[in-house]
This record gives sequence, C-alpha cells and structure tokens, in this order.
Amino acid sequence: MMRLLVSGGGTGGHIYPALALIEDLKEKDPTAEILYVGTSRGLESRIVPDVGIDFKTIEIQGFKRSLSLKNLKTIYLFLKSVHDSKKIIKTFKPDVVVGTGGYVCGSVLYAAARMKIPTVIHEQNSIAGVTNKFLGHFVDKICICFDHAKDDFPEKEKIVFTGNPRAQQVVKIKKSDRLKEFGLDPSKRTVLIFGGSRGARRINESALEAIKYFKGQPWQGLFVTGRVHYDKIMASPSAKDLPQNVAIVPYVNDMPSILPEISLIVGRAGATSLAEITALGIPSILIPSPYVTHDHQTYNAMSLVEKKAALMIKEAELDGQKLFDAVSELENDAELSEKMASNAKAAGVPDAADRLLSVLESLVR
Ligand SMILES: CC(=O)N[C@H]1[C@@H](OP(=O)(O)OP(=O)(O)OC[C@H]2O[C@@H](n3ccc(=O)[nH]c3=O)[C@H](O)[C@@H]2O)O[C@H](CO)[C@@H](O)[C@@H]1O
Repeated sequence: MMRLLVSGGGTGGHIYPALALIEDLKEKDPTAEILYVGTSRGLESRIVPDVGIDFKTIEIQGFKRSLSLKNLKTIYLFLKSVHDSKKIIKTFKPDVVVGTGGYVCGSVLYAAARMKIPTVIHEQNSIAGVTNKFLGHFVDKICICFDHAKDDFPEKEKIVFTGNPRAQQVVKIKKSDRLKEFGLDPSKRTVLIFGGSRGARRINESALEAIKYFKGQPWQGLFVTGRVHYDKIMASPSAKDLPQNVAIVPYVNDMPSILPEISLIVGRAGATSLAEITALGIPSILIPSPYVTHDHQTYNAMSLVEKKAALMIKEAELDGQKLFDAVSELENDAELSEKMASNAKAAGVPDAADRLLSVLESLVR
C-alpha cells in the first residue's frame, strides 16, 4: 500500500494531471492512501474535494520578481507554509511526495525533501515554471512532458520523460452523446472553443464574433467562456440572436468525457490541454497566452505546429473573422483535418500516468 501526498494548484493545468495520476494509482492499488495539499484560493479547493480526495490547505503567495515589502511578507509566509507542510507530512507519513506545479508545491515539496522523504516534481510545460526550477535542486526526480524542458534543469540525472498523466485518463474514455446536454447534435462535427481552465477574454471576444458565422454551416460549436467571463459575455449585444447550432456555457465539468466527440479545438496552449489533444489526436487552432512566464505557451504550441499537428494564431493578430476563416479551412478540408489529427496523435503519450507512477514506485522500493 502506497501513501502518496500530492500537491499542485492554482489552475486546472496543474490539478488535472495530479488527479489523473491519483486515479491510475487507485486503479492499480485500491488500498493506497492519498492526501492532496493545496491552497484555499486556487481552483484545487473546489475541484479536489469534489472528486472525494482528502484535501488540506496551507497559506502561500507567489514571489514578485523585485525585492519589496510584499516580498518580505512572502518570505515569511513561505517559511510558515514550510512549517505547516512539515506538520501535515509528519501526521500523514507519506512514502513519496509529488508536486505538479504552482506556488503551493514549492513549500510542500521543499518541506518533504528536508525531511528526507522521496520527492518528485512533474513539469507539464516546455519551459519550466519558477517553482519547479527552484525545487529541481532538492527533489529526487524531475518528470517532464516536452524535451525542451530539459534545458531548464541542471540536474540532468534526475530527469525522466513521462508525459502528462491526463493523456492516459482521456484515452480510456468512450464516446458518449453528452453533447445533447448542451442542446447540440451528437451526430454532427463539433468545434470546441475554450481559453484554458479559467477562460480568456481575447479568445472570448473573437469567438463571440466568429460563432455568428456558424449559422447554416454543417458543423456546430460549443463555446466555453470560463466561469468569471460568462455573465459579461451573455450580457453583450453580440450574444443576442446566436445561431441554433452554437451553445455557450461557463465551464464543462469533466471535459474529457466530451473530447472524443470533438472534431476541432480552438484554445490556449496550456500543457494539459495539449496532452489531451495529442492523446486523442484532435486537430487544433492554438492561441497561446502572452501573459504566462517566459511565453511558455508559445513554446508548447510550437512543438505541435512544427509537427504539423496544430495551427497557431498569435493573440495580437486574433479577431473574429480570422478565427472563423481558420475554423472553416479545417472543417471544410477533411484531408487536412485528418492529417493534422494523425500528426497530433503521434505526439501523444497515452501511457503517461503509468510512466509517472513507476517513477514514484522506484523511489518507494
Ligand atoms: C494562465 C496560466 O497560467 N495557464 C497555465 C495553466 O493553464 P490552464 O489551467 O488553463 O491549463 P491547461 O490548458 O493546460 O488545462 C486546462 C484543463 O482544464 C480542463 N477544463 C478546461 C475548461 C473547462 O471548461 N473544463 C475543464 O475541465 C481541460 O480539460 C484541461 O484539463 O496550466 C498549464 C499547465 O501547467 C500551463 O501550460 C498554462 O500556461
């Protein structure tokens, strides 16, 4: 029986890979004991308890790049959160601790490493996040999903390519007619538009324009705005008189269950979304977020564009017409779309959860 402590959070991209790993562990070892540590402010405080996993919180905030009074408070909070993490670790007594990114796992993994408990970080992106780079010095193994991420860790001997566990979770899902829930027709080709786990304002604005032209097309659209953007989108004049073949929703719980029914994805280039897209082999139009550290989404997206597995539009060049043109180019050209789908699939890692799990097991033994 393995006792696994997991930490990671802030956004879905750091949480869903952790949940996929947990699902795989529970399947292989139903007696495994699992504890998840996050913050009360991150999306994890909602997502993790919802799926029935024990959840504890610590308080933490991110470092600013320059030294300031706020940073002194951050340093104080970091030390306090390391102290709090140690207490949680002492009580739970994990065999191994895994961090999937976000500030919160900085404290938890650092505390575990100091207590000489085996530690692993999982870096989803092609460029490593600040927390993982810091943790790279202390942990036992560094699991990556893009070769490019190797450059960010001097500790080469610790690096293992595993891919993103979410990939394995999505390949297991069977086709369903869940699109009916949104008033859509499961027999039609469906374009899914969403700006990551939190939604993206620029993508939303362009999408609202683009979906007007979906009227009369043989395909349909599912537009997911992100929870915080939904009311504003629905209140805008452009949201009136939308075509019948388009549905707009704030969030899709259990996104993987609809992915097998999707013919094209329009979205950000978050690493976990890309793991899902490649695991299933779905063509995509990627609009990387320009607001993330070291522009890592552009690098994520480029890894697919180079393999002719996706198209990329820069956010600065995005508008409704351009978005619609790209969608209709792919939806009207079956050959292009199939080629892109098979190139995407070739880049997928459908056994990523098993790979990550065996890294954990190798440290426990
Ligand atoms: C702004 C920001 O910091 N973004 C980062 C964050 O993105 P973000 O949290 O947006 O993560 P991803 O795009 O990688 O993944 C989104 C996840 O949310 C799920 N989903 C999304 C919408 C929805 O309605 N329902 C739903 O379940 C998707 O299926 C996917 O599993 O983490 C990623 C992985 O480390 C990074 O690559 C991103 O750069």
